[in-house]
Amino acid sequence: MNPKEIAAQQAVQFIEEGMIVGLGTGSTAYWAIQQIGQRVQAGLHIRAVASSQSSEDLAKQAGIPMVEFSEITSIDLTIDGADEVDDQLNLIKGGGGALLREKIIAFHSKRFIVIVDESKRVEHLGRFSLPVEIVPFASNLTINRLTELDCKPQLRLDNGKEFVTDNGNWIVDCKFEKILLPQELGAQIHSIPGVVEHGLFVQMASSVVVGYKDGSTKILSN
Ligand SMILES: O=C(CO)[C@H](O)[C@H](O)COP(=O)(O)O
Repeated sequence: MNPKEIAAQQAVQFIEEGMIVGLGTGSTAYWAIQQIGQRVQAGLHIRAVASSQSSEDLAKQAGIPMVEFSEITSIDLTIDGADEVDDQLNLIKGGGGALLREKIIAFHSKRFIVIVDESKRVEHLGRFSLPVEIVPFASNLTINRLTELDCKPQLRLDNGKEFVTDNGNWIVDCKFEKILLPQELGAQIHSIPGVVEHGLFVQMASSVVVGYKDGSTKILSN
C-alpha cells in the first residue's frame, strides 16, 4: 500500500460526527479527501472547508458537504500534507502553492494533523526550497530582499509563465543551506513588504502521522 494513503487512512480515524474539517492540498491530502468521502458515504455527518480550489473540487466529487467560511468560527480538525517535517514537528509547506490558505486553515484549527510518508522526515528544515508567496507588484525588489537572507530565490514557473496561486499571487522558492531557527527566519521573511506568507509552519502541528513502505504508521506528537 502507498505510504501516503496509509498515513491518510490513520488520520481520518480522528474525525468525529458533526465536526468541521479542514482539507489540505497535495498528493497526500488527496488520499485523506478520498477516505473522508468514503466515511461520508458510509453515514458520517461532517462539513468541510478546503485549502485550495483543487481540493474543493476533489471534495465535491467525493461527496463531502462543504461549508462557507462565513458560516464558521473555527475548524475542529484539519488534515494536510507537508514537504518537510523536523523533530520538533516544524514544517515546510507550499510545494503545491497553497501555503497561504493552508496556514489560515491550520491556524484556526483546534487540531492540525499532518500526514507524510517517511521521505519527508528531516533533522533540520531546508533540504526542500522554502516557498514564499509574494504579490506580483515590484516582485524583483521583494526577491532581492529575500536574497539578503542567505538564500537562493527562484520564481516558480508553470509552463514558462509565473505560477499564480489561488490568491492571484506568485511563489518564490528559496533554497537555504539549513534552517536552524525557523521562527526567527519566518519573522525576517515576514518583515519584507511584498511578502504575503511563507511556508514555515512553526509549532503548528498537533501531530504528524508518518506512513512507511512496509505498511506501518507512526504518530509523532509534541
Ligand atoms: O503544502 C502543500 C501544498 O501547498 C502540500 O501539503 C505539500 O506540498 C506536500 O505535498 P504532497 O503531499 O503532494 O507531497
